[in-house]
Amino acid sequence: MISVEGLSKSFKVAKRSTGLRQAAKSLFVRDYTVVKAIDGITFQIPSGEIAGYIGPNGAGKSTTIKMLSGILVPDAGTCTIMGYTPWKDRTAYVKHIGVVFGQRTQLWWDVPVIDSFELLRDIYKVPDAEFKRNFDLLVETLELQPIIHTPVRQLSLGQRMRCEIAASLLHGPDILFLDEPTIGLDAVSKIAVRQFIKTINKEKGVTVILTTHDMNDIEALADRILLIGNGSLLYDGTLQSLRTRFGAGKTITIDYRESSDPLDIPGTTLVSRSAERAVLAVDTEQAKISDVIARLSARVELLDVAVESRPIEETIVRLYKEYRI
Ligand SMILES: Nc1ncnc2c1ncn2[C@@H]1O[C@H](COP(=O)(O)OP(=O)(O)OP(=O)(O)O)[C@@H](O)[C@H]1O
Repeated sequence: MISVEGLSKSFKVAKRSTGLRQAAKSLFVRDYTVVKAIDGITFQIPSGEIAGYIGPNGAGKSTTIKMLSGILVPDAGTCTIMGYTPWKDRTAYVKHIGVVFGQRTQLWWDVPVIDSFELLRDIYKVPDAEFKRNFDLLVETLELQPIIHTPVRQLSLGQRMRCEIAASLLHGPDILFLDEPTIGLDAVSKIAVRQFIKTINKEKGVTVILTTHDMNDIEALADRILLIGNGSLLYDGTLQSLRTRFGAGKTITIDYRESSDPLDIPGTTLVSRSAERAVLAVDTEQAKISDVIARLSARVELLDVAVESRPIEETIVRLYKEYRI
């Protein structure tokens, strides 16, 4: 459905001169540096997938999303999405896509949310019956009723993001580009937005390309991860295979009756320890969780045990380190 081949984009940035003399000179002779934002990336995304597009700050994620949504024209390479070249067939293409840039709004600032939605209906020429169906569903599932008549500038960030997501879906697109959709949201709103993305993907088959720095978004949503660094695609695979590659691991937290007996169990590393609580990192390729717990209970009187997967952040940090990005 989405096929990207050798996509590249550079920006020419004017060098800033310091000092009055240099500034005056730069009015006549401009000096430029070239920033290679994207340097020949290739990937395919099948219909119905949720792909997490991740990478550190300045890696080129937003630039890619802008090219894929037809806002920016690349310097080289091809991109075919549902048979369209985004930046060439924009008028026909935009009917099939929804875009949310967490940092920007697509809503009109001073007018009530509902007026923005109606304007979008007219821009996208959405038939009345289809608009009503989508509108009712979005208002209900994103709980927009209490804020639908409020001007956008009076909304909180979380309220505005829910409206942004609704706005991007009013015309019933097949593909949704989400650039940091949960940025700045509180925990409840984050979970609501994630749940909603999951639902439209499962129930409506909407393909989702998601960029985010929140690894919980990735863990909750992405079938697949595309890692970008210094403009190149560095990793393309599932979160599971990434975890396996960097060592499967769990963390055990135990509470016990006060003790100072040693807790050196083979296959584990002691992360922290106090008189009544210890945290151990377990390499699950070397030790079985049940064995570790059995050995621990032989050393101390266990009061509580919690076993968790290692945080996804840890895996991603290792990945960034491996690629030196
Ligand atoms: N309009 C522009 N003019 C000049 N340089 C740009 C422009 N847009 C992006 N860049 C540069 O291109 C590179 C990639 O930027 P981009 O915004 O795509 O990164 P990103 O991965 O989305 O970063 P972040 O996670 O910080 O949002 C950066 O070095 C950035 O400074």
